[in-house]
Order: sequence, then C-alpha cells, then structure tokens
Amino acid sequence: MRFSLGLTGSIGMGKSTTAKIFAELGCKIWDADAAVHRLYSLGGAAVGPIGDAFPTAIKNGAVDRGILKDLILNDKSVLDQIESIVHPLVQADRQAFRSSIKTGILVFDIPLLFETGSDTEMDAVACVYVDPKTQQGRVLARGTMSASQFDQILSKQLPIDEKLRKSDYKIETDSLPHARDQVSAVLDDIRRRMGHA
Ligand SMILES: CC(C)(COP(=O)(O)OP(=O)(O)OC[C@H]1O[C@@H](n2cnc3c(N)ncnc32)[C@H](O)[C@@H]1O)[C@@H](O)C(=O)NCCC(=O)NCCS
Ligand SMILES: Nc1ncnc2c1ncn2[C@@H]1O[C@H](COP(=O)(O)OP(=O)(O)OP(=O)(O)O)[C@@H](O)[C@H]1O
Repeated sequence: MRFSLGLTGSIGMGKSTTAKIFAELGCKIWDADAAVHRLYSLGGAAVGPIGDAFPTAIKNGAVDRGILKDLILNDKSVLDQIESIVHPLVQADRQAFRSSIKTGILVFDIPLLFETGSDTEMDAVACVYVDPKTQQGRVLARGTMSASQFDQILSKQLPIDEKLRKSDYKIETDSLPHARDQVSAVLDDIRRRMGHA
C-alpha cells in the first residue's frame, strides 16, 4: 500500500530539514525545489523555454538563479511567466516519481502545495511552521536573497495560518529534537491509518 503525504510551509520554515527527518525514518522523498534545480541545470527541460522568454537568464547552458531573481524583482509579471513554464514540467517530474513507487510512505515536499491545488493529490498534508521573525532570520542568513526578494516571494504564498488550517498535521520547527518527535508521531498516525485501510 502507498500513502502520499504532502509536506508544505512558508519559505524557510523548515520543509527540507523536516523532509530529511522523514527520509531518515524510511520515507521516500520528492522535493519540488530540487526538481526545479534539475530543470534549470545544463540539459534541463526548462532551459530552452526560459531562454526563449528571458535570454539574459541563461549562462553556460543553465538558468542563472541570481539573474532570474533580479528580473523578478524588477518586474512582478516575470515570476508568473516563469511559473507557467516551470510548473507543468515540475508536475510531470512528480508524476514520474509517483508512478515509479508502488508501496510505502511517499513525502512530497512542495512549497506551493495549496497554491497550485496539488493538495488534492495527497492522502494527507503536514505543514511546518516557525514564528515569522525566526523565518526571516533563517532565510536572510542563507545570503541568497535580499529582504525585498524575501518579501516578494512571501507575498506570493498563502499566509502560514491558512496553510496550517488546511493541513492534517502541524510540525513546529523551533528545534531539531522537537521536529523529530513530531515527525515520529505523524508517522505513527499514518501507519495506524494504513493498518486500518
Ligand atoms: C525564485 C527563484 C529564482 C529563487 O531561487 P532560489 O535558489 O533563491 O530559491 P529556491 O528555488 O531554493 O526557493 C526557495 C523558496 O522560495 C519559495 N518560492 C520559490 N518559487 C516560488 C514561487 N513561484 N512562488 C512562491 N514562493 C516561491 C519557496 O518557498 C521555495 O522553497 C526560484 O525559486 C524559481 O525559479 N522559482 C520559480 C519556480 C517555482 O515556482 N518553484 C517553486 C516550487 S515548484
Ligand atoms: N527543526 C529545526 N530546528 C532548527 N533549525 C531548523 C529546523 N528546521 C529548519 N531549520 C533551519 O531553518 C533554515 C531553513 O530550513 P529549510 O532549508 O529546511 O527550510 P525550507 O522550508 O526547505 O526553505 P525554502 O522554502 O527556502 O526551500 C535552515 O537553516 C535550517 O537549518
């Protein structure tokens, strides 16, 4: 039997870190941001169409994220155009993963799970959260986004309270031990549900 768990949350709230904990506990992970990285890299399926729309964003045969972020900051419509190119490719990647695995607990790490309606493909959804100050501090500490780029991305996402309201499980990412305990409890509950199915 297979169980699909959507894992979401706002930018920098701890999706990837929590996904790693699910992986350590035996789940198979599919990561939307990682799929975008593959699609943007040399030979990736997004390089051609992104290059047609934004020729300056291609460097050495790959999509340059720094240039893309500057283009997005200068023109709000750019991110919508990128999404219309990238999201169908990401969805195809996800379907290929799903159809290649027939049993076990599959975790889909998808920042825009609710925004894209992908929650309807899941058996349950877990949402990670942390207080907004910690969130901003963590994202800016990575040094890959300015405060205005962070605000712009955040404004494209459903507010965290709404994501939490729509989710079956909530995982607070204030510390690693606390997150691990909550992931274990989520998996106990899913295994119980699978046992009853
Ligand atoms: C905006 C870009 C250039 C930022 O690249 P960067 O390497 O700095 O960040 P990364 O890709 O790791 O994303 C970090 C986080 O930003 C948020 N985010 C990314 N894209 C979007 C978006 N279109 N809308 C809202 N939030 C987004 C997510 O929370 C994501 O986890 C990049 O994310 C991108 O090209 N996004 C468009 C594709 C997309 O929609 N990806 C989301 C997963 S399908
Ligand atoms: N449970 C936790 N305890 C302490 N720090 C954490 C925890 N979870 C995540 N972090 C820290 O928060 C930062 C962001 O985490 P992570 O990259 O997992 O978030 P994300 O939601 O995947 O980010 P993005 O939306 O940008 O892809 C990292 O520096 C990570 O070490």
